[in-house]
Amino acid sequence: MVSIDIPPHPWWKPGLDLHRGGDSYAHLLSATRGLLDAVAGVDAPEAVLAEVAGEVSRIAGRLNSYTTSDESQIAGTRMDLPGRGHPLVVPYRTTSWTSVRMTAEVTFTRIHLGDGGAVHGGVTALLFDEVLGRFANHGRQPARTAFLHVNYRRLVPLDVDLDILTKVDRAEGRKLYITAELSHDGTVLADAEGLFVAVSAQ
Ligand SMILES: CCCCCCCCCCCC(=O)SCCNC(=O)CCNC(=O)[C@H](O)C(C)(C)COP(=O)(O)OP(=O)(O)OC[C@H]1O[C@@H](n2cnc3c(N)ncnc32)[C@H](O)[C@@H]1OP(=O)(O)O
Repeated sequence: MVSIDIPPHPWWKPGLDLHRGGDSYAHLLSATRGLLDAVAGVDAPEAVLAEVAGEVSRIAGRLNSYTTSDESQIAGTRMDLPGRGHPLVVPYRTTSWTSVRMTAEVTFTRIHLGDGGAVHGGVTALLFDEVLGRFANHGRQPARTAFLHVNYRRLVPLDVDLDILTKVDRAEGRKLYITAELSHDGTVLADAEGLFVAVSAQ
């Protein structure tokens, strides 16, 4: 994993431990992503599915007894893990960061499949909102997505390492326009433009 210096998010409380859960949380997240891929691709006998469903429910119940407030949860704050360590976020890996340019890598897996062997378009939009939104926030005033325009240029494949390039296009007062490209071997598969409007810190 590449270690880079990313500025703090403006809503983070001072002293927030960004390594809560340690390696154990990283393993839990990785295992959970593996489970989602397995469920997305499964065609097993009903008896097997029933048995696994029981096991998964038991495990969820065990974790539910430790549910905390959204300010205290680990998910989304582990910047050292793919996708900020959040199980819903596509597991991209940030590889470089300046105030105007960010690069990252991403590999989509079975859970992200839409149809025809390609990534679901909503998942691509989720990736762009996350990557642009994260870039719009860290080291700047807090900002929210006002719009996100996605161009789907080519089918996006699974199980292939893809590149993400994100840049600040322009700033106009509270408005920050950011663009991003998702590409494979230099071919742009999808690109996006987002408007992020700065708001007061909460
Ligand atoms: C641990 C944590 C890690 C954190 C890491 C985080 C990474 C993930 C981040 C994900 C980011 C998100 O998904 S955020 C969630 C999705 N977004 C939302 O829910 C936002 C909901 N909408 C809003 O809250 C609001 O509409 C705002 C904040 C966007 C804007 O409201 P406002 O502040 O009152 O501003 P307003 O006066 O309306 O507009 C200001 C200027 O922007 C323009 N403007 C506003 N909306 C638009 C628009 N859709 N299209 C064009 N222009 C627009 C206006 O014309 C105006 O231009 P002018 O007259 O000044 O020229």
